[in-house]
Amino acid sequence: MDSSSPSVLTDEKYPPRGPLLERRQQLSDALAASPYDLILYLERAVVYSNLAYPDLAAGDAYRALLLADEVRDESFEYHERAREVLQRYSTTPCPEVLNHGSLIEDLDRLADDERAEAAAPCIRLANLASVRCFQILSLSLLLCGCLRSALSFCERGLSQVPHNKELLEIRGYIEQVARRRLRRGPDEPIDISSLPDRGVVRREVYPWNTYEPDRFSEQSLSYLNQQLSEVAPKCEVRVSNLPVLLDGESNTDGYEIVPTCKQLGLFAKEDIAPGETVLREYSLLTANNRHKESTCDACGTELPPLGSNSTAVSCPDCYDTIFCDEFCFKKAQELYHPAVCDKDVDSIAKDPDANDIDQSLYLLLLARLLAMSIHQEIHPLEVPEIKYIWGDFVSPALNDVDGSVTAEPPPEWTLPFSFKYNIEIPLHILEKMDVDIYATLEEHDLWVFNTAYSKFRGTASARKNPRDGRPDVAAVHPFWCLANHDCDPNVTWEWGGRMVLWERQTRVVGNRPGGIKAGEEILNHYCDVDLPVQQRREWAQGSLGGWCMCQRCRDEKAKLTDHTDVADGVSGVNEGREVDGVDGEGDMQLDQ
Ligand SMILES: C[S@@+](CC[C@H](N)C(=O)[O-])C[C@H]1O[C@@H](n2cnc3c(N)ncnc32)[C@H](O)[C@@H]1O
Repeated sequence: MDSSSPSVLTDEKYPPRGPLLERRQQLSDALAASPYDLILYLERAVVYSNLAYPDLAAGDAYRALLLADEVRDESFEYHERAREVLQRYSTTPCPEVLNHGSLIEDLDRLADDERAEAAAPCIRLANLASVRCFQILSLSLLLCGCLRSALSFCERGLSQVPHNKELLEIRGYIEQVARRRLRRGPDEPIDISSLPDRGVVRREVYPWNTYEPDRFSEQSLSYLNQQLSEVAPKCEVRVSNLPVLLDGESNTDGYEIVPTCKQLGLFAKEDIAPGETVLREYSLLTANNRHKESTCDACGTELPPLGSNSTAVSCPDCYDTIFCDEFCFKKAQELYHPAVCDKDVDSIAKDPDANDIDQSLYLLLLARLLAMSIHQEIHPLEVPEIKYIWGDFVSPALNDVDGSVTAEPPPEWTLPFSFKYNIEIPLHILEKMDVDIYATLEEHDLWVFNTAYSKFRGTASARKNPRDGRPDVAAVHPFWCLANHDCDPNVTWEWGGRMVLWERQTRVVGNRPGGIKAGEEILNHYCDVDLPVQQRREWAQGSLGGWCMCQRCRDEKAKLTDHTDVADGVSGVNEGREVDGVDGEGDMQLDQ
C-alpha cells in the first residue's frame, strides 16, 4: 500500500466493522420501505466505502444518479415517486451526505441566479446529489481499478462544477495511477480510451448474505445426493481434501505433504466400467453471445436444420426465439422464457469485441439466472442451479483493507469487475424486462450480482465456434461442476445439449486401463491433458484458480527439474511437443 497517499476508505484508521454493518442493515431496511429515496442510496454508498467495498459504493451511487435523473425529468417512469421522496428533504437542513467539502458553495456559485430562484428546491437537491454521485463513483471505481469509467464520471462531475476541489483531486489520483499503469511520463498526455477498465473486487460471502448454504452440512449433502442420483446414479457428492493452490511456479512440487483445504467432489458409489457414462446432465443456465446464431435458446446446442421435418420449435409469442425441440421449449416456458419473451433483450451484449468475450458470456449467464428467478419467483441466489455451487470465496476478514487511493486493489481481491458488466448492463437488462430495479433491491442488489458472478467463474464451461474459434456459448451444470480436476483424469466430458461425463478406456499415465472402483473420486480435466506439464499448468490455472498440484504435474515437473540439472542448467525444456490444438478444442472451461 502506498502510505504517502491519503486513505479515503476510512476517516479513522480502522473503523469498527460492527456498527458500520449495523448501519448498512438499517439503510437497506429503510430502502426496502422507501425504494426511490436517493439520499438513502448515497448514505449507504458512504457506509460501503467505509467498509472497504468500493464496488458496492459505486453501485449505490449509480442508482442514486439514476434517481436524480428521474427527479429532473418529468417524462421518466419513476419521476413522481423519486421527486416526492426528495421533496421531503428540501424543508430540512441539507442532508449531511450532500454537504461534502465545498460542494454546496461550488454549485450555488455557478447557478444562474434567475434559474436558481425558479428551480424547485428539490431540483437543486437533485443537482447537488448528482455531483455527489460523480464524486463517489469516480473515487470508488478508481479503487476497484476501473480507470476509464472513473475518469469518465469524474469529467461529468467537473463539467457541472469545474472548480470542485474533491473532483479535481480525484482526477489527479486517476491520472497518477493511469501514468503508473500505462508507464507514461508526468507530461505525456493520457488518452481516456486507452485506460484500463477491468478491475478486481472482493470475492466473498458478504456478512449479510443469508442465502449461502453450508455446503458441508448433512442437509445440503443429502439434498445434493438426492438430485445427483437422477443424473449420475453411480455417484455421490462427498467432502474432498484438495491441495491449496498457489498463483504460480513454486518450490512446493517436491514437498511430501502439501497444505489442503476442504471442498466438495464427486465420488463413485459403485464400480464404473471403462467407457460407461458417469453423468448426463441437462441445464438451462446457458448463454450465447452471438446475435443471430443457430443455437437452441434453452440448452445451447446447434439447432437442427430447419425444414418440414425439423424438430425445432419457435416461441409462438416472440417468433425470434428458437428451441431445438419441444422438450426444450416446454422447459424454457416452465423455467425462464416468459420473463424475457418479447422484451427486446436479445441483442444486449451480443457479438462482443474479442477482449470482452468472457465478460459477455458471464453477463448473459447472469441475465439467464435473473430471468429464471423472476419467472420462478425465487431469489436469484435460491435458484437451484447456482445455490450450492463453488464460489471460490475468500474470508471477509482477509479481504478487509485500509485502502489508499493510489494503491492497486489488494491481491486478496480476486473477483473481476467492471462498471459496464457488473453495474450498468445488468440494471439495463432488468429494466428491459420491465422490472422495477428500485422496488426489487433485495433481489437485484449489486452484491447479489457479484455473488452470482463468483459462482459462474470457475464453474462455467464454454464452447468455441468452429468457424472462428471464439467461445460463444457457455453453461453452468451444477453437478458436472462438482467434479475436481486431475491431469490423469479417469473421465472425459463433452457438452452438446447435455453435459456428459464418461469413464475413460485408458488413463493418460502409464496407459493403464480405465475403470473406477467404488469409493474413488471422479477426476475430470479442465485442460488438454495431452500437453506437457508447463502448458497444462498454465492452461488449467485460469479455471482452477491456481497452479495445478496433482500427482502427475508434480512428478513430471520433478523429472523435468532432474533432467534440467543434468543438462547443466538448460531450462524451459518442453517435452518435444509443439503446443498446437490448444485453440482447436471445442469444449473448454471458462477462466475464473
Ligand atoms: C468446478 S469446482 C470443483 C468443485 C469444487 N471442489 C466444489 O467444492 O464444489 C473448481 C474448484 O475446485 C477446486 N479444485 C478442483 N480441482 C482441484 C485440484 N486438482 N486441486 C486443487 N483444487 C482443485 C479449485 O478450487 C477450483 O476452483
